[in-house]
Amino acid sequence: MTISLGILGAGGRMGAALLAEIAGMPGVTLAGAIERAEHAGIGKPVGAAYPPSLTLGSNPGPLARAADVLIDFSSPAALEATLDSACEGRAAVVIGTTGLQAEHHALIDRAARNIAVLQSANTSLGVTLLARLVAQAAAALGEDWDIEIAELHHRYKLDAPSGTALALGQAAAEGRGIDLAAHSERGRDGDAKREPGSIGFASLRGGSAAGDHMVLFAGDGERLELVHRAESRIIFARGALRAATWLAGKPAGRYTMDDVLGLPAR
Ligand SMILES: NC(=O)C1=CN([C@@H]2O[C@H](COP(=O)(O)OP(=O)(O)OC[C@H]3O[C@@H](n4cnc5c(N)ncnc54)[C@H](OP(=O)(O)O)[C@@H]3O)[C@@H](O)[C@H]2O)C=CC1
Ligand SMILES: O=C(O)C1=N[C@H](C(=O)O)C[C@H](O)C1
Repeated sequence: MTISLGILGAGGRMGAALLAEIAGMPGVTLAGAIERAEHAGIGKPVGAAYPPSLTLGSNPGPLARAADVLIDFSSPAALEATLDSACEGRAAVVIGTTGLQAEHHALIDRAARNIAVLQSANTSLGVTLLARLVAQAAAALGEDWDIEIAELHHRYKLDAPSGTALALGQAAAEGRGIDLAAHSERGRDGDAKREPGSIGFASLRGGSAAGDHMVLFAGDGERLELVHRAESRIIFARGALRAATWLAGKPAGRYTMDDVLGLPAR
């Protein structure tokens, strides 16, 4: 069976990585690719690896009707229209976009009553495993071990902390049995003594870094550092494509990368 894919945010960095990967991938075909209506590439061919008739569009409605699975690496502002189109067109959706707020997660939960949706702030296999290790370490180490999460990304990244850093914070909070929102310390500056039991976040931005994450467990006299470094975006693209092929044909519901990898619930 061939699975047809629709790419949202196709003109971006992840869009380019996905289009490059799909071109040589067996078992999948490109149904279409879209961008913001104002994008300079609208109406032009998607890429040299595809037929010239396959041009960049801007309307998620027809794309959702043509594709089995939509893959979204665009912007939180686009999410509502994407999910509405997916529900109407009966397409499953992989959401990699970060910077999502509570209202976006509510939209995802609502759509997941009708279609299969997988949302992941980091589709790499390494980070999926890292989150489990973080939860385990947070559960095993006592509350006198301070937890700090640092991330490094390229100079163009829009959101901070990264979606991955927040997901790793969530894994640490779950492991420790605390509420992340009530225990987060973000963007320290000036009079900012560490609150005992908090989870701290620090964001670095610069150059072309594809995305590094470190979770530091700092105890008295020893430190444990769990680190993931992305060497290129291809790992996110491959993970998202693995997720998309896994998601095709699944019943309505909200899924995670853990489900794709067949990992038991944390
Ligand atoms: N889950 C994961 O593993 C990963 C997640 N990400 C996340 O994916 C997102 C995209 O990252 P990246 O590719 O680096 O960012 P880019 O800015 O390079 O690409 C995003 C693209 O989406 C476009 N876009 C904006 N609004 C819409 C819309 N309404 N419909 C269609 N396209 C739209 C943007 O257009 P314009 O520039 O004109 O606004 C841009 O071309 C970010 O949120 C990032 O954090 C990134 C890597 C891995
Ligand atoms: O914007 C990026 O580049 C990345 N974003 C994701 C995030 O916010 O965690 C994943 C990855 O780190 C790259």
